[in-house]
Amino acid sequence: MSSFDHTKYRPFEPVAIANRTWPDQEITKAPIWASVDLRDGNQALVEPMTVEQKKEFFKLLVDVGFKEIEVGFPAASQLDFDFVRWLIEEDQVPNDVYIQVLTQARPELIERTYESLKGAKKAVVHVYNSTSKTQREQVFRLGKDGIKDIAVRGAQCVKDHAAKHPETEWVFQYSPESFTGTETDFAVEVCDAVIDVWQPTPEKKCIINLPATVEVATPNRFADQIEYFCRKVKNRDSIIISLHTHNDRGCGVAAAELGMMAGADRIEGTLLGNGERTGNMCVVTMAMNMYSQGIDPELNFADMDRVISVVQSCTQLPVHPRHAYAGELVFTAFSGSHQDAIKKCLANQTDDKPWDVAYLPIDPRDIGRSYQEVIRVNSQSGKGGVAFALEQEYGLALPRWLQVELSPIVQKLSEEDGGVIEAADMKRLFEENFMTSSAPYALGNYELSKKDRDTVTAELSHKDGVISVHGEGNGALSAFTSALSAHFNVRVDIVQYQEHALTVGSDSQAIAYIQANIDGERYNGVAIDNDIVSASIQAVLATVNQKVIASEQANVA
Ligand SMILES: CC(=O)SCCNC(=O)CCNC(=O)[C@H](O)C(C)(C)COP(=O)(O)OP(=O)(O)OC[C@H]1O[C@@H](n2cnc3c(N)ncnc32)[C@H](O)[C@@H]1OP(=O)(O)O
Ligand SMILES: CC(C)C(=O)C(=O)O
Ligand SMILES: [Mg+2]
Repeated sequence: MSSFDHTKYRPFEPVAIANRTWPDQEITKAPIWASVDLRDGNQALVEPMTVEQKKEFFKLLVDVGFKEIEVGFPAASQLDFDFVRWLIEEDQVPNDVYIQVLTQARPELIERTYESLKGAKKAVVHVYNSTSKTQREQVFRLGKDGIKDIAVRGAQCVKDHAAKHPETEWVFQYSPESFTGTETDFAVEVCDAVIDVWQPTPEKKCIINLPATVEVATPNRFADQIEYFCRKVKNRDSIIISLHTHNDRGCGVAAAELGMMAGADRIEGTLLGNGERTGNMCVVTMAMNMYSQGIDPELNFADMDRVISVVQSCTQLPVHPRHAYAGELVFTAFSGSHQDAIKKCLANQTDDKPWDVAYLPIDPRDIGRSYQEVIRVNSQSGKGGVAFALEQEYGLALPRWLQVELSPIVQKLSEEDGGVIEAADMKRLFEENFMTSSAPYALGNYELSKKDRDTVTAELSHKDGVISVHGEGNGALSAFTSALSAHFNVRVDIVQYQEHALTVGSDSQAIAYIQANIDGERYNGVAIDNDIVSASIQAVLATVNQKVIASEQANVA
């Protein structure tokens, strides 16, 4: 038992709907999108946007592909009024874009709203009044008829003003505000009355926008309300059903998605979910959800970083690092098993195959993210992540056996430092531990010859001078290994060998990776050279150098 007094609250009363069909529906096409960033988003800001910020945001919305943009509440603020005038007078609205403005269903506000819209080519006039029981009883102190009357008079006023300006292509939109707190039958009754005034046709539709002004129930209950409404409302073929969900329970996107399955045609929301209280539903998330299902979202978020930058600078709100699709960390895997799976799937992924990568619902490159950001290494990471980072950043394709050796070294540093290890640090650890062919012995001149067997004679420089070693074997590597075994009086067996051309940095270089068993102990050596034979024998020398150092340390101890 919690200490809360849960009896203080009442459960949502669902609409009684028989044979609901929405659970069997699929979303197969993008809705008509409408941005309300510059109105609902703006009215929720600590510091509302300046005209300059609105201009920048409007440009972003146009570039992203919105064709309907609510640009403000011009009757409520001079700044919004001036912004609408600027859009129209400076011809800033593309021909295929409708600007939308919000007004309460009050004659004086509607009049001022139309003043702001003089000369617009296309405009949506969005009028609303609250219809919920709570507001009827406590705010307006009116019965249902009084509330319906506000809506009808508002609708008539909107129509009358529009008739005076036939040069503009008008679309009317009505919202029964607080729809989710309104008895659905009453919402239908009010909207029917508005529709009676506007007389829409299939050719000239009006918009009925059903807001979850406050999200009060699970998204399935909202979908029930939408399906019920769509069944009952008159002239369904002459109206566009629009949804405007908020995120009070954290399900704004889910409610909009289920609402679409229940029959809605149009979705209002904001970029990255700014808006009253917990925000409006996030258009980025909903659009990218569609995209990840193989549906064209009809909005372009390929430059996600620009979206984030403009939204952050205009709203002065940060974007959460785990915000769906857009957050800085959402394509980043830290944990070892995730990194391993991502690395393997990415290696299989080709452009001609559908995207199928574990843990990544979409290809990060689609929104301008690089794979470098996908895998980041900290103490939770495994060998796959380290290998991925070194390959992406430096073209080092470490063989698995070397990944196994390097991973604990990187992990140790991460545990000591307590954070993310950058690729440069991993490379430093890799070099310090394995690229040890220059000390205490470094390869000087060498000569290979082949008669019955391969022979090598090589100079090794040391701090005390230069020594010469000589060996024979089956191949250059074997000959050099014998030379080192003889000189240092150890037994050197090569157990793993791999090489590849280095594609990052310089095309003409090769890298050799060697694992040697020296007197029963395992050593790993790596070397880079213009010539693969030279790289290989230096990699062997790297292992022997490690053995020499280990023996010296053992002697000192
Ligand atoms: C869910 C939403 O997001 S809805 C959009 C909300 N956005 C905004 O409100 C932002 C802009 N709004 C404003 O700046 C102001 O509210 C204005 C300019 C529109 C109106 O300002 P005011 O006239 O001072 O009214 P205020 O907002 O203080 O209070 C609401 C009053 O309007 C009345 N009212 C609200 N809607 C209506 C309506 N459709 N018809 C008649 N009266 C209404 C209320 O009953 C209340 O009346 P009261 O003062 O007699 O009690
Ligand atoms: C004006 C309306 C549509 C609104 O913003 C809401 O109800 O949330
Ligand atoms: Mg809203």
